[in-house]
Amino acid sequence: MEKQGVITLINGPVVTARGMREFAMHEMVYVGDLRLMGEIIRIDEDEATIQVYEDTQGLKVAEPVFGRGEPLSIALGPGLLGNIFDGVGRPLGAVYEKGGIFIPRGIKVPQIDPDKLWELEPAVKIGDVATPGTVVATVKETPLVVHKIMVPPAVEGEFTFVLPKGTYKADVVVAKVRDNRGQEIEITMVQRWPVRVPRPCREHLTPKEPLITGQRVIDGFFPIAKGGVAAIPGGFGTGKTVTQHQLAKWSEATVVVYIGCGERGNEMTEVLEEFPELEDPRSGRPLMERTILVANTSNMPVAAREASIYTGITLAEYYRDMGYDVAVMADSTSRWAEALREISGRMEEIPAEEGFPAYLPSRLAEFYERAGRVVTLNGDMGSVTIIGAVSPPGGDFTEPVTRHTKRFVRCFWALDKSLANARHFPAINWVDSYSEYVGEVEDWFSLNVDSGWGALRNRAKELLAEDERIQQVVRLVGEDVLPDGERLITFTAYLIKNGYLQQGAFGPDSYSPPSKGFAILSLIMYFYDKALALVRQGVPFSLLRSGDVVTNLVHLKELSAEELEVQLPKIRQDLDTFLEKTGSERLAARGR
Ligand SMILES: Nc1ncnc2c1ncn2[C@@H]1O[C@H](COP(=O)(O)OP(=O)(O)OP(=O)(O)O)[C@@H](O)[C@H]1O
Repeated sequence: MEKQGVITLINGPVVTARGMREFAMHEMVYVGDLRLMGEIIRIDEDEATIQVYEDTQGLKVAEPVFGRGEPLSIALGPGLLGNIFDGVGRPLGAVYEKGGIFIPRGIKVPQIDPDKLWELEPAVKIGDVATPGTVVATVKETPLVVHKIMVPPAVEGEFTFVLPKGTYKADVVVAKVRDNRGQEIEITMVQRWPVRVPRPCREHLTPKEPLITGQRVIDGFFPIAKGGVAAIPGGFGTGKTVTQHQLAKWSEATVVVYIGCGERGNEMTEVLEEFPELEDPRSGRPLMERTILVANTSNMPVAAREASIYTGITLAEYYRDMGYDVAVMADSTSRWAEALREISGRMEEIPAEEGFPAYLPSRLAEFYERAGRVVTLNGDMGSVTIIGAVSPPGGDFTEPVTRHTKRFVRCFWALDKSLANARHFPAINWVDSYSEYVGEVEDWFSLNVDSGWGALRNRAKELLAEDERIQQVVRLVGEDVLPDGERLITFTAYLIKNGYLQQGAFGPDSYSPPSKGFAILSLIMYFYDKALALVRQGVPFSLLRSGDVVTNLVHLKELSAEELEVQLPKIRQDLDTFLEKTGSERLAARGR
């Protein structure tokens, strides 16, 4: 008989039930006559506390609670890409078809479309050894991604049956494995996985390769490695969402999982409307063919928001296990932390800083720790990179979510209100931001872009720091008193800020390959070195900055990478000619 408890208290999304002795911590349950989805989050002898993933209005004391015998889990198989799920993994398209525009409570829809047909290509034969992660067969999930049907983590043995090539539905038995106890285990295209448990891998590797994002300030100044973790904190309207979209569009990941977590409904609508329209820049195909959206807006039940990041990261790990590089964007982890706070408050737990539960840091750590570059169970290489947006109230980076996030991420792209107000986008502050991956990815840049990549980056950053110091003086006494050497620094810093770091998301400069960024920055620094030599010889800086070829350095970014490559020798030559001519005329005039 189905095990059953009874509701004794309802407090918003948190429900208490009795008669729960046989239930397990984190077990999924159906709550009430409507069979709402819930999860046990505390168990104390006979009494359990349940967070309910659906609206509890109308739920009554004394209604039953049924067990499902498994923790919060999702189905993993072909058909995930291009789909939009809610926080607990229900596909919103199928929910809409079955229940209409508002998600009806208690609705049950399969995560993986049971009727869709897939072209299956077997990859093993009878008698082959089956170990966790062995690729049994493949299906072309979308024109961009081959989906690998893998032996689930706990299964090991020998294949006794393999389905021949053909067109099948997802629930067909693709293969059978006889384990060492002689038991036969059926493998279908779908496997289930508990979302709060990280999927296993063979080995964690040091991240070494950058995840190219096409954003100069990131790739050039604060790079993230494949398998790395980054946070984008920023106050209201500083560009968190646009930056996340840019990363989803342009970053060199095979699969992107975008978790819209607790943002306002209209913002998520923008994502839902915009993403299906977007084109994958590399293939020209719809971006959705390599994207999964997890949408849990602020008007959807708060407990499902808490679950949404685990759903998202599990989806990402599953594609990592196929040997792909996966990027996870979570927007915003602050709204997720607020969900945690609300549930904790309703459970009457003792609050810590600003009402957040004391376990906020450990939950944040658990999430970010699921990133990484790994050797998968079948010996392939895959990675999950996590980029979490943080929205600190009032842009205050000392509040708990930002502060604790900072402990667990290695890249911090601090968005700056004053840069955003000045329409300098991306508004990533070059003084407060950092990347701890610079050392690890430098070899890659040296090999694939230019051996001078690291030195150039450091010099440009030093120059900006020097400019920062000079600006403080300027604020006190004005620009007029600056010696020419310092004027040259502030002018070069202006070129770096406006001609290199600034990059519009909505124009042709939206994606900038590392080679383009390197070319721009090296030309700017080339100008600086030449001009500095002349200034030291007494050539007035005002003459040096007057040439068109100098002022045009700020517009180099408007050229495409290919145009820039073609025009670079000519620009450099024009720059040389102008500087040499200006210098020699001036020095000759002084000598007369
Ligand atoms: N890289 C960019 N290029 C051009 N414009 C940008 C860029 N980044 C941000 N913007 C501008 O800033 C506006 C606000 O950005 P966005 O909505 O991403 O901010 P947000 O931090 O997510 O805001 P909220 O706090 O409301 O979630 C955008 O509508 C856009 O006009």
